[in-house]
Order: sequence, then structure tokens, then C-alpha cells
Amino acid sequence: MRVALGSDHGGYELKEAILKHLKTQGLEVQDLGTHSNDSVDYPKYGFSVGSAIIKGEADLGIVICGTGQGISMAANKVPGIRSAVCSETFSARMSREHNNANVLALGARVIGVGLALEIVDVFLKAEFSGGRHALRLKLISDIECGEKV
Ligand SMILES: O=C(CO)[C@H](O)[C@H](O)COP(=O)(O)O
Repeated sequence: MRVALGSDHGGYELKEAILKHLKTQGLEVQDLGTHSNDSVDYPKYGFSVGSAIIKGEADLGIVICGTGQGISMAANKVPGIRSAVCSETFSARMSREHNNANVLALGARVIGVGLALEIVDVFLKAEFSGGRHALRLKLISDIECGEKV
């Protein structure tokens, strides 16, 4: 599995911990920045991760900022991206099983590293259930195309 990672300065240290964690699991990880604690603008990193997935360069993405909210909003503006902010493992699993989320968003100022790594593991392991959920995702996609649902 190929995973794209991105964060702003608020998420930089957690991104580094996740990068190390995923590499020890033998996953192919693309680090799209940021690369220091210097202040940057999170939309750029949400866009980079979302674009990598849509271009087929990564299977799933993980984005991190202070709260996870802003970078998730930015990633969700890339058509085809379904980014879910998760602060516990249940939502992380359901975001894959029911919503086929392709990006996990974390708030480095919200949760600690230990919980974040557990959430990452659950998210990457879970699989989309399909069935009735696929129809609902089609409706989300219709909204994205400007259709009324
Ligand atoms: O959480 C975030 C966006 O949702 C950002 O990380 C946060 O807004 C950055 O704040 P500051 O510039 O004060 O470090």
C-alpha cells in the first residue's frame, strides 16, 4: 500500500512519528511536507496529498494540522477526495467501512502520538464494505458534479 503524508507546522512532529511508524511496517510512504516547524499554510499540504491520490500516486493519504480540520477541509476540495477527521479508532474504522474515506485527518494539538498511531493502523487496515454504502458515495459524487440529490 502507498500512503501520502502531509502536514502543516502544527502537525509536523506527528507527521514525522507517523512516517517512522509506517516505514517500520514496510509501507511505501510519500512525504509531501512540510519539513520543519516553520509556519506554513495547511491548504497547500491538503491539496498535495489529495492530488497525489487522485493522480494515482498513492492509495491513501494522511493529513495533519493542529486540529485536523483545516487541512481536511482543503483535501476535501479536491474532487474525489473523502477526508475524515478522526480522534478515536471507531470513527477511523467506520470512515473506511462506510464512507470509503481515502484520507485520514488528524489533529496534532488534539490527540497524543500513541492514540494517533493506533488510529492510523485501524484506518489503513479497514476496508470499504460496499453494498448500500456505495450508493451513498455515488450521491456524494453527484453533489460534487453539481447535481441535486
Ligand atoms: O489547525 C490548524 C488548521 O485547522 C492549523 O494547524 C492552525 O490553525 C495553525 O495555527 P497557528 O498558525 O497559530 O500555528
